[in-house]
Amino acid sequence: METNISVHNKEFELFLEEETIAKRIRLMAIQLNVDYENRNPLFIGVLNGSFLFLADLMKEIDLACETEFIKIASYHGTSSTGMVKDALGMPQNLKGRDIVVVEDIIDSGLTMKYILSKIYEQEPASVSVCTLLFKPDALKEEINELNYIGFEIPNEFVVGYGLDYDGLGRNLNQIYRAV
Ligand SMILES: O=P(O)(O)OC[C@H]1O[C@H](OP(=O)(O)OP(=O)(O)O)[C@H](O)[C@@H]1O
Ligand SMILES: Nc1nc2[nH]cnc2c(=O)[nH]1
Repeated sequence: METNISVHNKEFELFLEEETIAKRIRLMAIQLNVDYENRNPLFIGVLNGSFLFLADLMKEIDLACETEFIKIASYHGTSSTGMVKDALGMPQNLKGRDIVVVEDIIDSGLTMKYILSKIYEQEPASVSVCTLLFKPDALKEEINELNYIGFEIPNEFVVGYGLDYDGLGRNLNQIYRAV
């Protein structure tokens, strides 16, 4: 098994092995299966990074449930609006639903804060956040909905298992950290 790799000529070392990730996902799914029994939850995956995590998580979910994906676009607005975000593909039928937002990583938390604000506009019954990775030391705003965390990790750049370094590395089966 390769423990050191380079992506775009930057060096990374093995951080979370494939089996470690798989085991943790199985446990997260068991918890979700218990918590959402008979609630027909709607899982919303945040593209691009969550695609492998959501796929592997869903294989362990044995509930009646639905799955959608959104993508967050960021672009420069006018000088008064600064950076503008948009939640592309947000389902419009969230009223009264139990929502689980699925992310690969929560770093500053600002992306998730924006997603939650858009979801609450539709008056869902409940909202939880499920993230594979969480960097508590990087968090800028508290996220009360953060009920399912795979791994709390140090404030270091990671790549693999859906996470990219400048476009590359999403297809790695394991998670690596910058050295
Ligand atoms: O907590 P934050 O500091 O806001 O960072 C977390 C966000 O950053 C990553 O997405 P990215 O914008 O890199 O897009 P990607 O999922 O397409 O890689 C990740 O998937 C989260 O959405
Ligand atoms: N690939 C990658 N994307 C991120 N987005 C926010 N934090 C990270 C990180 O550590 N790695």
